[in-house]
Amino acid sequence: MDISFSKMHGIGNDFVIIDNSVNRIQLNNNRIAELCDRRYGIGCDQLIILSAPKDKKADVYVRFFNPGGDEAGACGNGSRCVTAWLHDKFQRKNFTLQTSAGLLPTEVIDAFTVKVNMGQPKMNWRDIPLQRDVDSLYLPLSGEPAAVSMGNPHVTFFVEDLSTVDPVFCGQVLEKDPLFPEGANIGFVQMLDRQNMRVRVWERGAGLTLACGSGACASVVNAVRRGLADRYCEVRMDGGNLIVEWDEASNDVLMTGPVHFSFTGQFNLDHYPL
Ligand SMILES: N[C@@H](CCC[C@H](N)C(=O)O)C(=O)O
Repeated sequence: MDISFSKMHGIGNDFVIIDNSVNRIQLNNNRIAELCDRRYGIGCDQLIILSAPKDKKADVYVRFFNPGGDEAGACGNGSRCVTAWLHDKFQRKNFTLQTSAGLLPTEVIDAFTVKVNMGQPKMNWRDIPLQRDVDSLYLPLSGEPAAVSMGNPHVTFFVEDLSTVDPVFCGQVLEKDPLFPEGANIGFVQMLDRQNMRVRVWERGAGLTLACGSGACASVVNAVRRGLADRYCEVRMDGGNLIVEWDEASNDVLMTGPVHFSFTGQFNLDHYPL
């Protein structure tokens, strides 16, 4: 059976998007891993599966899978790409995505720019989740990082000079620290001034990516909580820049940035056995 897919990216964070209301593909960890593999499959940081929403207020139900097969509650860049995909199909500007982290309103600003409302950050240890009741603003780990959930768990290290940090070396160990029962995305942030920061993220289940949207949001939230940043920031990552605003009135985190269609294609499901 041939399955259609779209390949997209948001500042280098890349995705394979499959419309499962049409395809009805069954998934398990092996199949996800092979589809995401850059040599054996199509290749991407996350596989995104779209299907009919269960909530009437939503336009689509969106599930995000890391290359290892684990499902992630949130994916900021993926949500922006799905919005551009919907815009291409329905020629509308506003959508509501149903994700396991809740309903996310999104808006197409122009053909290459999408804004997503990532919802309210969660700082309580049970919500992130952390393994025990500790102060999420200063975790009891070397470097005292901060933690927050943007629908998925994020840990933020504030460093003086990002060029002295090896995110691969540190990230792969910290992702699995016992303090994070569901693992964590590990971000490293260098503040440039109160409205600009450099960020690199080791993504849980995916490794070092060129950009991480939820990681950008977590970086701004944690920087504001620490008194290091204003609520409106430009976040500079290896693949490009995002604008993140933590709205004071609603407590919602809004993220705006570029999206790109790379190509569409088909793969034969028989070559990817369950
Ligand atoms: N690339 C994403 C985050 C994807 C999920 C993450 N690896 C996790 O496991 O939580 C983004 O843009 O937010």
